[in-house]
Amino acid sequence: MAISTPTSVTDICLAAKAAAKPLAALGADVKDRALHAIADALVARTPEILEANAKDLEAGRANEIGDALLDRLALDAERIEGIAAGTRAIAALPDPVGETIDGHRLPNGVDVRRVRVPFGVVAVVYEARPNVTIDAAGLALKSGNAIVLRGSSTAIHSNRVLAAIASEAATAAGVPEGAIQLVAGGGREELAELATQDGVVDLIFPRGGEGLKNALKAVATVPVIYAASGNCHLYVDASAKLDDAEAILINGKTQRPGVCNALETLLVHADAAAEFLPRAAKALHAAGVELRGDERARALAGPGIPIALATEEDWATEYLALTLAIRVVDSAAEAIDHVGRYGSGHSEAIVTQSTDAARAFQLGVDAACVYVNASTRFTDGGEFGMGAEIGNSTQKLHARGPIGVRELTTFKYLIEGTGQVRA
Ligand SMILES: NC(=O)C1=CN([C@@H]2O[C@H](COP(=O)(O)OP(=O)(O)OC[C@H]3O[C@@H](n4cnc5c(N)ncnc54)[C@H](OP(=O)(O)O)[C@@H]3O)[C@@H](O)[C@H]2O)C=CC1
Ligand SMILES: N[C@@H](CCC(=O)OP(=O)(O)O)C(=O)O
Repeated sequence: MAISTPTSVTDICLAAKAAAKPLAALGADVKDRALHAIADALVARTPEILEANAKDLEAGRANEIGDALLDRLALDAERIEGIAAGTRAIAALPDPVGETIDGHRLPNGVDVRRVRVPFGVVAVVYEARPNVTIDAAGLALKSGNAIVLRGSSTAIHSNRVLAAIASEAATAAGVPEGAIQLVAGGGREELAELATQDGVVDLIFPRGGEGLKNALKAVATVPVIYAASGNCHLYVDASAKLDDAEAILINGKTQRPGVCNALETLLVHADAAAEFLPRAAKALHAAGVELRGDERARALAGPGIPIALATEEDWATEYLALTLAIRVVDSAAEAIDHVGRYGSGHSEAIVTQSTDAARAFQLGVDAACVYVNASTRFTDGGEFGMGAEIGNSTQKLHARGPIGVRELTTFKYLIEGTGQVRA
């Protein structure tokens, strides 16, 4: 593969394209053996991975990228074991390639079946999170796609070693050489080069913030599936169990505040606010969360907890930090309207005991994942039982929410007759 030899983005994509056809034809046994070989190699080569990761961390510290980003970037033996376990979990999934989605027999006796097939070459552009290198390569391999990886330059040393390990282990297990490619070492112009490989790259997944999304919108000529920002809401309905609401709120906001499925705004029904807001504000404050609220939320939260006045900008902001906006609403319909106006189509939740309110929220909210009485933090391929994820699609076409092996396939109609012709 093209990791050690400096070469152009086009050459890298062409090498992936050359591997795509034989890869699509591989049996599940070879692909699963390769995934286990990657997992074993990751564990065996842990010192090498950690050495490369230390270089990225040192550069990150020198560039003052901040503790949250350093934590996202950092690997240790336990995290590498976790990545290897994820790869084995992908191996354990059924092979999506060749799966019959549906089928029927025409009145003239012709059989029509819709069968899953790989896209060919997929590209992923992603944040400074080294595990994505292996998660994406593993999902692509299982779904019979060649992959071109373009991780953040902040993780370049880690990604180089991880992609090399995956490629070497997969090739040794019988996967066509070139199936796992890494674009690294250049600047952001690599995005435009990748996104304009018409006829070579079949699909590109940008996994990152709105800046990445807008940059890609301006240039992409290959099909794109956006795994973009999450401005996620929790609505606490009038009939909510307040213990559940508090647990879901604290989990959604504080478990990992920098991720796309973390909560950014709390909406509370006026009938629950007087009881819920003081305890919620206290718990959030104790967890180090800075609060912004509308006038009613500030008045009802009680004394002693500072809550700044929320502005229009707060409702629209994905903080990715220990900050939360709070608004009091008079009905589930008003909560749904707020989510419709400010949400980014990622993950939204209601806590309620009312089946009517739950149904109204699930029908009325237009997002990839709509939760009743559970945390938005579950929006994750691993948590959904999909082994891992390329990212969470925030668009509606082809894939929505976690992108796993099935979402990495398209389909073909396979038609079988016995000599029929059209009249
Ligand atoms: N929906 C989902 O599945 C996920 C969404 N996210 C979202 O991502 C955001 C956080 O990620 P963040 O750290 O900001 O990552 P960025 O969006 O800054 O970066 C992600 C990747 O895109 C590249 N990139 C960013 N901007 C541009 C540009 N203008 N032109 C070309 N390439 C670009 C980066 O390159 P480089 O770093 O080398 O400059 C990096 O490889 C949040 O909004 C979060 O919600 C995060 C993970 C999953
Ligand atoms: N789906 C993943 C989060 C993905 C994500 O947002 O990643 P990042 O922004 O790099 O921290 C999870 O729930 O852990």
